[in-house]
Amino acid sequence: MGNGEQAEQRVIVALDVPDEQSAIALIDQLPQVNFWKVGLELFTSTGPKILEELKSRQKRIFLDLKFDDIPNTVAGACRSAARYGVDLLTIHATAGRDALKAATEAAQEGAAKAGVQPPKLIAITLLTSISARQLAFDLKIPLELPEYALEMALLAQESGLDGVVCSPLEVAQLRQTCGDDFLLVCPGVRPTWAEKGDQKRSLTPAQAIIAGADYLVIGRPITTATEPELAWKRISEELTTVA
Ligand SMILES: O=c1ccn([C@@H]2O[C@H](COP(=O)(O)O)[C@@H](O)[C@H]2O)c(=O)[nH]1
Repeated sequence: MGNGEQAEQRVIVALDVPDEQSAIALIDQLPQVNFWKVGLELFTSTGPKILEELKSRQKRIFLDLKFDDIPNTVAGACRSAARYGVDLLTIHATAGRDALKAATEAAQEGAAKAGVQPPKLIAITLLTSISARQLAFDLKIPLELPEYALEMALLAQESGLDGVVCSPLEVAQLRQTCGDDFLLVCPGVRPTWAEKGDQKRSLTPAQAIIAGADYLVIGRPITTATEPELAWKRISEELTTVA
């Protein structure tokens, strides 16, 4: 999916805004952006209406609702979400093997019933806002962070998922172990000129692509910039160096 594409086509912009009006203003301000991510904030506010808006503009959609529940519940959620005909859909790997398998089957069923292409189902390995220290001391996970991320990715792969969301710092290792056909989608991407904010494990756009990411998810460096078009242009230019 990702590797043959021009580098700037591999940037997914996170539409983390509170309402439909702000979302449409950004989409229209950045016509070059082809792939948008709708997450918890916007989807909770607008529901599926924002997906229709994006589709009417022929945009690709990453529906990032990060499902995490018992198998029956995540399966139901994936079945429903797949009917929207989105390109990517997320579930937490921590939901466990049974939930991941049930979600995979349900997404296929939901899409088939609606007559749309099934989404690529990808699992969150470990949120990019979590540091190694937090993993050990707050979450009490007795593994080194790269090993934990790898275990979550392998669980997702064994359960039939199409790929994972991971930090750019783990991409090279996951690419080597999980192979070229496994989608690696990276948030936590920060150009040198942008603030890190709550992201703890980040690399620059060029570094993340070189490390092996299929897609980069970038939100605030673009969407909260004084001039979002200029921020997009700077990122696109950075990526031409690795295209
Ligand atoms: O591990 C994860 C999983 C998802 N995200 C999402 O990506 C964007 C990043 O936005 P920025 O403004 O560039 O930080 C955001 O929508 C998160 O929900 C993530 O950051 N890390």
